[in-house]
Amino acid sequence: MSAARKVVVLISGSGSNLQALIDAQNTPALPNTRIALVFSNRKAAYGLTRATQANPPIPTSYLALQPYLKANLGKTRADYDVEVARVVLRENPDLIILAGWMHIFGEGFLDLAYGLKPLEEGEEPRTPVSVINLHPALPGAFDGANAIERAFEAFQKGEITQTGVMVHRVVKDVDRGEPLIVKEVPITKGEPIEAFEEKLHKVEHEIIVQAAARVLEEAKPQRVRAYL
Ligand SMILES: Nc1nc2c(c(=O)[nH]1)N[C@@H](CN(C=O)c1ccc(C(=O)N[C@@H](CCC(=O)O)C(=O)O)cc1)CN2
Ligand SMILES: NCC(=O)N[C@@H]1O[C@H](COP(=O)([O-])[O-])[C@@H](O)[C@H]1O
Repeated sequence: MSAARKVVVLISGSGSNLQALIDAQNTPALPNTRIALVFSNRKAAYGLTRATQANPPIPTSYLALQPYLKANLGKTRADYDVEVARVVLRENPDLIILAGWMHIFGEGFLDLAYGLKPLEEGEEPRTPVSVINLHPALPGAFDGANAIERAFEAFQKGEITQTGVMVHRVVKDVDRGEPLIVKEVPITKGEPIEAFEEKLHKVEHEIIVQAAARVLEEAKPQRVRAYL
């Protein structure tokens, strides 16, 4: 059997979608695949605990943005993105998954991940690595943060009739990358948001594994002209 495909997962919170990926490793849903690193921008993210408690344990790393900027090193948000890319790409992943990663990436990360710039001066640009994101809304509906709450409120107000979740490729324009898997999630008038969220997260846990398996089966992208 060929070497296991390596995935790096980026999180900021509870990590229930990370847990779905952990549980799917080396099963028919996600064969011959291992999570090589879980990276967070929040030290307290419970997903880091999930990784540490996995069997076998999954290496973790974190780098918070604010302390990085405040360290009086003259660092910028772009420098942060480059540093995150360095840590992540050092694993030579076949796929990078944003699973509740609550930081908007600039070109600092994306240029490196997509092989448009070399990691080190004088290096050859790397083979592009696919980057995908899980978003709890339908394409073009509720881009950005707090999408679940916004969609739920819009439905209760009669402004929308449906909502759902998707996994999409990551481009600079937030949540506007090519949708890979899109699933509607039923929502009913008057239902508590907690009940709706439970349904939604169950669908997320399925599509994030399906999307990872699908992208890992794609031929490796040789070169990308642009991801914008
Ligand atoms: N360049 C891209 N970066 C990211 C994408 C993307 O499609 N392109 N997806 C997001 C994930 N995401 C929605 O799916 C998302 C996450 C966070 C935010 C946001 O407003 N973040 C704030 C900070 C919020 C916080 O720290 O709680 C920010 O970065 O200023 C919007 C959308 C991941 N990155
Ligand atoms: N814009 C990105 C976004 O809102 N992502 C959302 O964060 C949650 C993470 O849950 P988890 O930490 O339990 O996996 C998920 O609902 C995911 O769709």
